[in-house]
Amino acid sequence: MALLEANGLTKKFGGLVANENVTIKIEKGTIAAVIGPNGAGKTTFFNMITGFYEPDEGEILLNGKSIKGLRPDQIAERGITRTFQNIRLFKEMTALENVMVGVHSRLKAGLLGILFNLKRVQEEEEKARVEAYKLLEYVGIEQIANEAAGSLPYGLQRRLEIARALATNPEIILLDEPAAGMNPRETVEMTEFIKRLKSELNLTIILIEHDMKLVMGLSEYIHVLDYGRKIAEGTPDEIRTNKQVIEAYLGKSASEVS
Ligand SMILES: Nc1ncnc2c1ncn2[C@@H]1O[C@H](COP(=O)(O)OP(=O)(O)OP(=O)(O)O)[C@@H](O)[C@H]1O
Repeated sequence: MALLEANGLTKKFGGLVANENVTIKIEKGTIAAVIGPNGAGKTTFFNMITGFYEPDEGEILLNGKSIKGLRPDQIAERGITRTFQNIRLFKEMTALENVMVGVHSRLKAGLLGILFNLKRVQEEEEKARVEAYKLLEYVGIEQIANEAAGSLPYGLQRRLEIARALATNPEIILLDEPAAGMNPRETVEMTEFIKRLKSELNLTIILIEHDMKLVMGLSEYIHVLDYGRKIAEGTPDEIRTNKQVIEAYLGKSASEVS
């Protein structure tokens, strides 16, 4: 049984079919990519898996159990977390505080406890602080722990977002364009870092990425969307030479000419 199964997912926005009957299976412990031209439906797919959109049709199974219709926080509790194409950090808060938010989401005290400043809450706060700092160390940005998230360079913000996602102790992490806006050196570092997430933390990783060098070098399996439909899946070598994929990226005339 696959760890995550999306079966026949369809999502429409008015007359626009953003995902049409998309079936994608993800095996545990793998790095998979979802690729496709702009507007192909990749982020919509992520939004359905993580509970930000409810599919119009289809089913989503995690370890064989349906997670369709759950809220994003409930899905995070079950072990699926994500980062966003447009980074979503609390920009005024420090890097450390941003990660603490992630840690708190799985600790018990809750908002009421925080408001009434109970002793247990203070202990929990300290625990969250220590854990958050360790996560910053893990992603290699502990030196900016006390800087406002919004003031950080792009590459560091992306790492910070991953640290916050890791704070929920996930089994699966969905990375929406993790190397967007990065220079070549940062992209190589991000590639190595994603490999570490798999090998050291035993995570299953699904990424959306336009940087083909990163996709081909990192993914074990690739799913290709075009106009909301899945047009291909396979290993990087299979995808690289797939005629339909080449056409989707270059346009029909390009492959007809070659
Ligand atoms: N909330 C929404 N309301 C209306 N249309 C939407 C919404 N979200 C996505 N769409 C549309 O659905 C289609 C798929 O968008 P989506 O963002 O999933 O594509 P994508 O493959 O992630 O694109 P990109 O690579 O450019 O980020 C697009 O035509 C987009 O405009």
